[in-house]
Amino acid sequence: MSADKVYTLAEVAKNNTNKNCWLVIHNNIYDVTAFLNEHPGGEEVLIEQAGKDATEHFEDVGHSTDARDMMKKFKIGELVESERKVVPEKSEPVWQNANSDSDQSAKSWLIPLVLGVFATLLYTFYFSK
Ligand code: HEM
Repeated sequence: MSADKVYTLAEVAKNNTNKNCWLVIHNNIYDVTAFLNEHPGGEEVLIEQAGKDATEHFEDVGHSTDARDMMKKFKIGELVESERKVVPEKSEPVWQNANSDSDQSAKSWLIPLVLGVFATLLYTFYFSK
């Protein structure tokens, strides 16, 4: 395997058809020609990005870790250092939501608790005589 081969964006750009479909994702080069008709998201979206940097599109979909494992098979090289850029992964929105949810629920049971104590005190002083 020639996994460490280095390509420029101009070289990648030549492989922009459904017979020869390369993508740049996170500065790695993938030859997804054989994967086109197996891609769960359809071949059109891949062909649309053929020969280009598809990192942002790939991340916008929020691909699973399965998908990220799967793509290793199609890696054929890396982008030349001078043309690399960093795009953060967006794979774990579920965790972020879970964290902020639990933060909120920690506070949201405090309010009824305080109200409950207050109501009990009120009742004790005004109604129980
Ligand atoms: C080698 C690169 C890629 C691999 C291995 C891959 C793999 C997959 C897999 C396994 C899924 C099923 C859902 C999941 O497991 O996340 C999926 C869904 C999808 N992918 Fe990709 N994908 C690749 C690149 C791309 C790119 C570059 C785009 C956009 C331009 C894209 C767009 C989509 C869309 C729209 C879906 C459907 C999401 C849905 O139905 O909810 N994929 N892909």
